Amino acid sequence: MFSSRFPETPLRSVLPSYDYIVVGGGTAGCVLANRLTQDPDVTVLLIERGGVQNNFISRVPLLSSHFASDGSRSHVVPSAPQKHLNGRQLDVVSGKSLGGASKINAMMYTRGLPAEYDSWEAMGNEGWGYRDVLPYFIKTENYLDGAAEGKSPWHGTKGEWPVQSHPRRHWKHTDEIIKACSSMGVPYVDDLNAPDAPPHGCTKMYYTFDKWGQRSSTLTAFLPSTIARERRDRLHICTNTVVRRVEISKSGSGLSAEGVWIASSTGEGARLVKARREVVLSAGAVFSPHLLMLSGIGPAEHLKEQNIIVHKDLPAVGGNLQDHISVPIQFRIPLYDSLAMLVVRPWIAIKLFFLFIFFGTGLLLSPVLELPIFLQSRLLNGKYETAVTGSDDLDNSQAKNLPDIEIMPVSWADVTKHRQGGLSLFSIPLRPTSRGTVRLTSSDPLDAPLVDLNTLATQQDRATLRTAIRYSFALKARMAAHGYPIFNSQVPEREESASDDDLDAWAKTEMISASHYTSTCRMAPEDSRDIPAGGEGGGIPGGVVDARLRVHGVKGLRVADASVMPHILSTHLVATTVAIAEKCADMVKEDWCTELDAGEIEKETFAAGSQTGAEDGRRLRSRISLPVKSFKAASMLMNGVVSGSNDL
Ligand SMILES: Cc1cc2nc3c(=O)[nH]c(=O)nc-3n(C[C@H](O)[C@H](O)[C@H](O)COP(=O)(O)OP(=O)(O)OC[C@H]3O[C@@H](n4cnc5c(N)ncnc54)[C@H](O)[C@@H]3O)c2cc1C
Repeated sequence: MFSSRFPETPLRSVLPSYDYIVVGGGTAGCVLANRLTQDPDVTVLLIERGGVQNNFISRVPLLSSHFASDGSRSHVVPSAPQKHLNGRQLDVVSGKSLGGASKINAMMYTRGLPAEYDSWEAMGNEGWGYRDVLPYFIKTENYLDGAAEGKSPWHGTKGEWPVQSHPRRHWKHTDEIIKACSSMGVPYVDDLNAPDAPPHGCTKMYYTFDKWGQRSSTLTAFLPSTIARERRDRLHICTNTVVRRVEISKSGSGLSAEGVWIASSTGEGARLVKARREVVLSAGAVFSPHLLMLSGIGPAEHLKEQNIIVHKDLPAVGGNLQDHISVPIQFRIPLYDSLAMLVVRPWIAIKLFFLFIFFGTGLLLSPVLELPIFLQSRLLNGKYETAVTGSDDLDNSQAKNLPDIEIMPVSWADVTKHRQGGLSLFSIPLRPTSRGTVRLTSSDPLDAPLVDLNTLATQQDRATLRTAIRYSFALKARMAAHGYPIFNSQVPEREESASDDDLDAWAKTEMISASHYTSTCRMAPEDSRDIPAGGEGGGIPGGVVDARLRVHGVKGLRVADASVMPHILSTHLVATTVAIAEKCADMVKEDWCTELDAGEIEKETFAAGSQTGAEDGRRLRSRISLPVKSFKAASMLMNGVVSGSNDL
């Protein structure tokens, strides 16, 4: 129903030019399309490789994520054979419809801790400290858990994106995990998005569920058909269309993005569409660098090998790829405390389906994960209990305290042949030092890029993963000691007494990607040297975009998606990706308002490095930058900013 009424612009009807072209209608792209067209005088073309997918199943929490879905909303590229995983290839999953990965992710809404963003700023990215990013989290959020009562001023209630915790915990094992964690010195955290949340704890989870408990993607939140229809004369949404490359021109004043070449997803009808102001790439951490390289922006040697004319030698394009990898340890638990009951007792699944359809209730509204555990490995003693040594160990404003391990308990394991229930504890190193690459396999835009995750390349990453797996065993042992019936199912050789080699061997065969790709167009000064070149980690020094998300040395071209994160977050990525898009839209508006005020519409005025936009940005930022402690004031001020920006 939604699909047929959603206004799409066929490829043949796309106009010769628009003010802005947004490439990729995914998580970030939908936000940008909304914000840029708040100005009634602006025209925007949003181009998405996939279609509009908003059927009933794509909104049911338990059935809509990539792992449970039919794959129609996912784009899967096999990784390069992984050197440190015996040559195994991992699935590299990203979004492939309007809403992108926010249509297939696990809907967990986690912002990350202050130290995360303060370290981005310390790396030379002015304006990206926590106090700068917090207002964007507040602006986009519609917090449904009671902020209206003024209890949580760091939450927003006027944004488009509904966020809430689940009204009740479904699984008994969740309560058992909380109990076991507590006895191991890992506290229960009620709001992991609070600015003072501890960096070590098992936490209640928040999700992007709407008020009916259904998935809210950035498509449904920021670009619902009502907005798309209302703005259809100035916002053209062109789906099932692939951007082949950005057209770069060279003039006296340097390089400039003129527009993009687009074609159908089979390559037919190729044509150039011009951008009067800017092109913004929001194609995700795999495809934004792919497009830059196809456009002649990237590591010169690699581009030459692919017979691509080099416009700008930018070595970090496609480099520094980071991901959260994940290794499941699987246990047997009682059938009725696990999703396995839906397979072993199919009539329960049928009953739940009818409960959902007729009453909008039941397990289908549940998330797959109820309670993640975030840990600082350095605080764990030999028994995997917490041993806080210094008074500042739990200070979340210090980068050294960011969690480096996450344990994700998922109420599923492959134990249905035993007609029992299963619980998997996914062990995840959160701050990997291994860095991979996205590279071209040809100059044909339809050929998939080669994605080398370079997983577990460093000794440090392997050691952190082992600690995470051992913590999972210790947690299971504690649950068993408390009387919960939990038994090993698919676990490493020699189980709890596994050696380092046993654990490494297990990781090599069982590891999957958590699909948290970042940093391939990282925000950093062009000559930044904060990442050491080469070495076992595989880092590539330098940045791709500046702190206003402009591609170094190319006018009229920005990147806004998960690829610009200077380094991967110690948490999940979607909330921050939306904040990045939101901040990008503000920076674009700031820059072009200045320009229009000055009566000029020449792109040249906004040369990369031009101070005009940056200064104006600083001025506006100082209006919305907030001391972290005055949350009440922050909230009130943000609400003002929200309504103000609606009037733009
Ligand atoms: C399976 C899965 C589960 C996840 N779970 C969580 C979670 O629970 N919580 C969380 O915080 N994070 C999660 N993440 C991560 C998070 O969702 C993503 O990092 C984030 O949504 C990425 O947003 P993006 O805008 O960078 O890219 P995307 O949302 O992937 O958008 C990119 C868009 O660009 C389009 N595109 C690409 N190339 C072209 C081209 N050449 N022409 C036109 N269009 C193009 C794509 O089709 C896509 O729609 C998950 C990710 C995945 C894949």
